[in-house]
Amino acid sequence: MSSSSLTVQKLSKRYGDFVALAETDLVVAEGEFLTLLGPSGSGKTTLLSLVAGLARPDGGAVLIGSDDVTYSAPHLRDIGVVFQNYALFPHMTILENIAFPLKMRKIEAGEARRRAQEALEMIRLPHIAQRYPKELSGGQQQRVALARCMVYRPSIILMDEPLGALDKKLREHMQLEIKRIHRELGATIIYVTHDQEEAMTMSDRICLMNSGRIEQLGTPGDLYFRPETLFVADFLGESNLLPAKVEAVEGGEISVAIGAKGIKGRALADGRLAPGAAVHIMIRPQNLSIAPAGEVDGAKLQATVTDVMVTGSLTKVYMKAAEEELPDLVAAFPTRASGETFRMGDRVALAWHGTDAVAIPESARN
Ligand SMILES: Nc1ncnc2c1ncn2[C@@H]1O[C@H](COP(=O)(O)OP(=O)(O)OP(=O)(O)O)[C@@H](O)[C@H]1O
Repeated sequence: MSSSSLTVQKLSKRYGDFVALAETDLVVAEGEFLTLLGPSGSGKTTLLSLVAGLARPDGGAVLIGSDDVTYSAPHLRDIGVVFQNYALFPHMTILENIAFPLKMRKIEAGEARRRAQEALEMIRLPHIAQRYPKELSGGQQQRVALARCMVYRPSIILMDEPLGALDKKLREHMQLEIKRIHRELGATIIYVTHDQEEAMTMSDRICLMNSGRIEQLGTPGDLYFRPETLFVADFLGESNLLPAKVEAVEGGEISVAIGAKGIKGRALADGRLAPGAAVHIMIRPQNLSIAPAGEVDGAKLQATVTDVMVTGSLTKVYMKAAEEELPDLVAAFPTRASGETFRMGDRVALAWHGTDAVAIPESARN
């Protein structure tokens, strides 16, 4: 296995009786950008700390390439860490801060300065070398923290909510910077965030965690359009989740009967499903077409508009289904230049293509 891949084998961590991380297996490829996403307390930081060597596991192993580093000291792991609280040394200049890890590694002073200056150029702040941390903005400090981590070229970089303290605009700018640096360094990055959009835009793969275990691991598209459990469907973005029964499996699609009335619908087939299986049909808001009642060919659901939200580029329409037992619904479409939209109380009809609906087996409920 190549030198900067990361392998986690049956890794686990308990605090007393509490399982913070259940036995977990994970392989992160060399140069991959993997994001750990999940609700608060789901075990993201615990997993990162075990990989960094900041906590001891109760069982399992951590390998970098083929080296077992499970019980190695953090500074012997060839891993760089960037946390939300950047903690630069206040009494050192920016250049000294960045050169510090090199000094610790006994790199000659002139060479350390040269490499620190190079790292400052990489974060595009070459002119601040002689300033002190308190003379920098939050975003600049965060970039320096990144430079300090990159300067010794670790093959794996762990980032725990590195942009959590920044405002939205700066965060988006830093997301691009981190992606650029990732491309230039070719390092393997494991990134923790609460922010779904950040996870979706930055990652090669997302590892969605729930209660100390991996709920689903895949590309952003896999998780968004092919959730394997209701938890994943619900956690990532908005969705319509309709309880249904599989009636027939035909080629690449299934036909289903939705709700107590058994309204007919279609969805993509899933190898796990057979006729009679209880499922939820997931349809993303932008895949649900909406029109005034009676105007949609092949309409499947009837509903009443309860709220309309125009979010600039998208108009979102929230609805109550005519069938009482079905959950509330949401459809989204590009906002029309004419301003034409739906109003509260409008009766509407909804339809979707079978290829835009995914069936999630009831047995995959969490
Ligand atoms: N030192 C500790 N002692 C006891 N329990 C702990 C300790 N560290 C973490 N935990 C518990 O382990 C669980 C997982 O924590 P962890 O920090 O890994 O979650 P997280 O997914 O990173 O959450 P967040 O998104 O809020 O940072 C939490 O319930 C937390 O309370």
